[in-house]
Amino acid sequence: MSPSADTPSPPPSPSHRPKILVPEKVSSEGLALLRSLYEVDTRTGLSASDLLELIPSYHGLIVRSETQVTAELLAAGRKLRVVARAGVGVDNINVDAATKHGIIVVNSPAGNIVAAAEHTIALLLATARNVGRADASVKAGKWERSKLVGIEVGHKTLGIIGLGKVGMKVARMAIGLGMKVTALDPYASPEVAKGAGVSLVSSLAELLPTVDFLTIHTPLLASTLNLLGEAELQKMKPTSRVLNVARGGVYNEEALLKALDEGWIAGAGLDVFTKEPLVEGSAAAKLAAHPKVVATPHLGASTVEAQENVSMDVCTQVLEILRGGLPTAAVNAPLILPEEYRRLQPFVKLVEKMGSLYTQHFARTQGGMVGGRRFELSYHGELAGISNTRPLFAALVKGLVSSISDAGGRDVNIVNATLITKDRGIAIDEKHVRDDGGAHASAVTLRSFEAGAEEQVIEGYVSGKAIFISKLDRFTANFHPDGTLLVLHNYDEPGKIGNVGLVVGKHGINIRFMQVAGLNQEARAKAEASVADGPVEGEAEGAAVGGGQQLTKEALMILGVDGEVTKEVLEELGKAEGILDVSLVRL
Ligand SMILES: NC(=O)C1=CN([C@@H]2O[C@H](COP(=O)(O)OP(=O)(O)OC[C@H]3O[C@@H](n4cnc5c(N)ncnc54)[C@H](O)[C@@H]3O)[C@@H](O)[C@H]2O)C=CC1
Ligand SMILES: O=C(O)C(=O)COP(=O)(O)O
Repeated sequence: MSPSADTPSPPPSPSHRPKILVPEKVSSEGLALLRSLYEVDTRTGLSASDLLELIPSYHGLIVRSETQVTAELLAAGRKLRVVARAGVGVDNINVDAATKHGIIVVNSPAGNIVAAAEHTIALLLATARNVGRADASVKAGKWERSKLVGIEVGHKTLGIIGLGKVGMKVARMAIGLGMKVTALDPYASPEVAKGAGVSLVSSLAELLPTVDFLTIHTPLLASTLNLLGEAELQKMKPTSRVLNVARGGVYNEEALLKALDEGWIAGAGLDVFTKEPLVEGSAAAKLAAHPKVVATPHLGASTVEAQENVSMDVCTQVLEILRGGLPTAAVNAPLILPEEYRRLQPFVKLVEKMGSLYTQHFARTQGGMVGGRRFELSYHGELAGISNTRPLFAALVKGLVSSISDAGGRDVNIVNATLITKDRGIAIDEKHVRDDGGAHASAVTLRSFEAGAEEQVIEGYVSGKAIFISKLDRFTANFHPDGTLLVLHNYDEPGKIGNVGLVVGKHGINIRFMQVAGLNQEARAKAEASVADGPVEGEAEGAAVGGGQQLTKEALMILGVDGEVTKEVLEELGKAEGILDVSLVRL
């Protein structure tokens, strides 16, 4: 007899129970929840090849930061339905590969943030007061008081890069210690920061020379890897100290070693390294052994309380997913539901790319912030007739935050997009413009406004299934927003293209396509009018006329490139004659 609808199905027999593999130390509270329904195998100390061999028989995998969940492992996990990260950072999980195989990735976005913030404060005080060295010295039978004089943190300035969940907690704790806090985070809400007593700055150049302590709380992303290198560390005070409870690699480890050896900075408190555990002879190992460094072995989340929180958070989600329910913190939830897919998919892709282009182009070149900004997303032509634009709204939010969020924006979905905008103080107005869409059946315009500044515009359209950008700032363009792009704002004069070609060629970068986008009609008319009006009062005549003529010749050079575009390449391009600014955009 088959069970009736209201009779709960009996628990599966032990041999048929779904299996969950836990290759790291995860707190027993959450695992106990799972054990009633599933077979839970805790097996620490597995090598990558052991894991690869075991994974085919498992339905769930629960990890922390040590297990590398690679594309190969996910492909081998034929029965895998969920990978749970008992913590925040998912940089050890190939989320794209998981999505491709239909495997849900979940994490615990807030379970260990108090622990991480408190550990940051522990390292702050330990570096200020030489706690590590003093302890070692006493244990060695010495009594070295005069050698170990420290500094106070009260009234000193703490710089925070990344004012997210951990960063904000650190800020509040530091203010409690009597510190002044300055932060850099293009996505932070200026109002929330102000409310917490934190002043926001908009560039590293502004932040670095002013701080006595610097702490980083960004995820490890392409945009934050090597964020602090030699040039940046040289801008700091020689008495300053740096902290890292985020991820190894945000500070370039070789540069940090040099900064400590050559006295550009006075000390460091490090919890995380590029390769963990440390590899003998590596820069990370030299840093950990350095007398000016207090080092801990990735202990930020290692408190009893945090481990109970993250374990409960992720095990509850694994339980739900394996019995067909929904997770509360999916890192790769859908942006678009299957029934809307065919109609909206190209536009979802277009709007997401427009958001990402906005962040990477405008926020970088025009020193803009994204947090606290007002955007207008307008739909033209046939698209204006669509009433459910939630996927497009979510796609914009995803694009705007993709280069700064932990999961590269994959954690933004149609359910949480509005909440994310609220957290970041971002306002998005949607407008349905019932025009003919211009030259295209449907088009989308993204505008951003800020009092007293020029509005920033990106326009795009879809042709068949292909997506195009037709306007970027004041320039008319026509390119696929795809891959790595270099956007160079320049004076459109002979020789520019050759110079740029030489620089990229020298660095082994291949140019896939190149396009010169000229001023659009409105911008050209404005520039011509300013030339015709002659010099502005008080300006030297020659300079003003020359400047005006230059203005009408402004252009954007857009290069689609393959190969690694380093900071040095960007600096070299920025210095090339006639180049006004350069942005690197990865779409
Ligand atoms: N050592 C440890 O045991 C732990 C480390 N972590 C690390 O801390 C990181 C931060 O965690 P949460 O605060 O929860 O994440 P979050 O997502 O709440 O905050 C990250 C912040 O970084 C900002 N950001 C991104 N790119 C930036 C850039 N280029 N410049 C300035 N700001 C930028 C974002 O706008 C965001 O506000 C995690 O990604 C994880 O890697 C977290 C917990 C424990
Ligand atoms: O949650 C995070 O991002 C962490 O870095 C904590 O890592 P762990 O779980 O202690 O290996």
